[in-house]
This record gives sequence, C-alpha cells and structure tokens, in this order.
Amino acid sequence: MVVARKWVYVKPFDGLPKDENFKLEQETLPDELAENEFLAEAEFLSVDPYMRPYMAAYPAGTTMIGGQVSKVTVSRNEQFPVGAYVFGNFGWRTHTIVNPDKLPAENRPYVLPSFGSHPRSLGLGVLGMPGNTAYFGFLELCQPKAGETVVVSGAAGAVGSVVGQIAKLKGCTVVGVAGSDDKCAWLRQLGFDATINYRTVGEGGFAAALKQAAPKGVDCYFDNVGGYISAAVMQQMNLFGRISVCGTISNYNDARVQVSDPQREFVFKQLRQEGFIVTRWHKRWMEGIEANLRWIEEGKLTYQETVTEGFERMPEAFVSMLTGGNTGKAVVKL
Ligand SMILES: NC(=O)C1=CN([C@@H]2O[C@H](COP(=O)(O)OP(=O)(O)OC[C@H]3O[C@@H](n4cnc5c(N)ncnc54)[C@H](OP(=O)(O)O)[C@@H]3O)[C@@H](O)[C@H]2O)C=CC1
Ligand SMILES: C/C=C/C(C)=O
Repeated sequence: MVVARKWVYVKPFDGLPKDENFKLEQETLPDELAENEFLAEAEFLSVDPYMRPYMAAYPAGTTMIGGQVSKVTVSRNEQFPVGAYVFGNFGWRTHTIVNPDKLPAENRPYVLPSFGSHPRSLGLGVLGMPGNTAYFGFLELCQPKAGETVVVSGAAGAVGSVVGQIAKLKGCTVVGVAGSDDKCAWLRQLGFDATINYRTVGEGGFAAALKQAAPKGVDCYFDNVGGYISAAVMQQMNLFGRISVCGTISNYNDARVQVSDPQREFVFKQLRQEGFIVTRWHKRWMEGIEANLRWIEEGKLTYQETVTEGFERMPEAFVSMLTGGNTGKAVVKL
C-alpha cells in the first residue's frame, strides 16, 4: 500500500501566499495499476512563479500544480520502465499514478535524457521548462544579432540567467536587472556586461541606471517582470527593437501598477513585442534541452540552484522564490 502526501490549495491566494492557503494531506493509492499506468515517486519538485497566477483558475481543494522529477517504481507501461527517471507535471505530491496516454501532448511526462555528471534536478531548470523558455522565448522572439544590446529583467533567476548567457553566446552586450548585489555579482561572473540592482536604484533611479548600463540603447528586451522596470526599458528601446514578454512577476501578488502609455515608442521606433507560453514549442522540446546541455558540457552555460530540503517545506520554498530568495532555479529535494 502506497500513501502519497500532497499539498492541497485550500484557500484562494490574496497577495503573497500564506500558510493558510495550503494543507498537507495524505492519499492512499490503489494497490493495482491499470494497463499503461506507472507509479512515480518524486525526487525533486519545482516551485515556479506561474503557480501563483495559474492557481486562480482552480477551485479550493485542488492539489497544487507543478512539475517534478520522479522515479518510476512500478510500471505497466513499457515506455516508462521501472527505474527510469521522468519529468512530469504531477503536482505537489510525493507519489502519483500516471497514465500518459490520457494527458494532452504538451503535458505528457517524458523520460529524462542522460545529463552526464549533472544532477537530475536540472530537469526542472536549465534542462527543462525554464531552460527551454530561455532558449525558445529569447532566440525565436528576439532574433538577437551580434553587437546588439540585450536587457534581461529577472536576470538572476531560472529563466533570466540562461537568457543572458545565451545572449552572450550570440555576441550581444548584455545588461541584467536583479534584486540584490550578490545576484548582480553572480551575473557579472557569468559574463553579463552590466547589471542593475533595481532594489538599490529604486523606481526613480532606474531610467538613469539603465542609460548608464546601456548607453547605445536597447535592441532586445527579455521581460520577466513587467511593471515600472519594463516601462523604463520601453523608453530606451532602439529603432526596430524586439521585446519578448515572458512573465510579469512584479504583479503576480499585487494589483498591476500604473505605467505610462508605451504605444508612442512602438510607433516611432517600429518596435515588435510578443508574449508567449513555452509549450508553444512542445514539438521541439528536446531540441532546447539538447542545445542547453551541449553548452553546459562545453563550459559555455553555467547554472545555479537554490535547493530546499523536505516536502513539508514546499510552501516556504514557493514564497521564498516569489520574494527573491532564490538565485538560479528554486527546487525542493525530497
Ligand atoms: N511565458 C512562459 O512560458 C514562462 C514564463 N515564465 C516567467 O518567467 C519569469 C521568471 O521565472 P523563473 O525564472 O522561473 O523565476 P525566477 O527564478 O526568476 O524567480 C522569481 C524571481 O522573480 C524576482 N522578482 C520577484 N518579485 C519581483 C518584482 N516585484 N520585480 C522584479 N523581480 C521580482 C525575484 O528575483 P529578484 O531578487 O531579482 O527580485 C525572484 O527570485 C516569471 O515571470 C515567470 O512567470 C517562466 C517560465 C515559462
Ligand atoms: C509555463 C509558465 C508560464 C508563466 C507565465 O510563468
């Protein structure tokens, strides 16, 4: 008999998530698997920003959504043999019975490719959804060219840190915006040409700091945060600039801030802005993972993880990530 533990969303979020929004529960799983099913035992779980806005679409009583790296411990599906490690969007739970055939194509679990000497947890970060968000969301939408200036907000996180490094690989000058001096120092170690600690310069000083960091203006903006940071970057875009809108974490917990109307910039500088959800590229998923793994193996792409130990600490790790407690990818190890 397998008893799964799971974190249930028991009360709608209001502002920053709090303990009262979550309840740790148990669920006894069936003893027998049906044909095509397998049992997955979680090893690493992901905490991601999207969980905050996406949960608004789910009723109280739903298990928290999310990806995990897990081990197949029992199987009646030859594509997922016992002992294989898989990525799946199984939610915040320790054990899950899965029938992949019943899931939509863009949400199917997959067996992790070999990461060589690198940890399997990278399947939640640079070699998983956030890494692919950087790879496709930046290269496809920004179409960067050597010599251009790229600004990345949320630059020291899972997605942003990879975007900035790919931009350097493409020969760009890269400016990273992040929320602490330590994060900025790490970005410069990664090769970022300039950094801005947005918390130190504040909203009033941001435009001047950006002008100093990007004196030739901005050709590509990879936007992870929205709000006043993005409004200021829009004002300093160059002719024919491209903006990839990846996320707006600055307003996931709060009301949207008022920013000045950016439309004028779009007309006179002939800018192009496009939002995306990374599953748009689900048919090319392994291309992104293989490219990022190759760059890691070649020493051209570096990663960092912030690991919280213990399933019972999932809500704590989630809130910490939303408030800047992570550098690189935030994961929870069971
Ligand atoms: N479109 C898509 O398909 C996808 C979009 N995303 C989006 O990408 C963004 C980054 O995700 P991910 O890399 O996983 O997360 P991160 O690893 O970057 O973690 C979140 C970070 O956001 C920063 N942050 C929090 N509040 C603010 C704020 N008010 N202003 C500026 N920065 C803030 C914090 O860093 P700091 O200390 O710098 O403040 C925090 O560490 C999110 O907006 C997310 O929704 C992610 C995956 C897929
Ligand atoms: C898949 C993730 C989406 C966002 C907006 O974070």
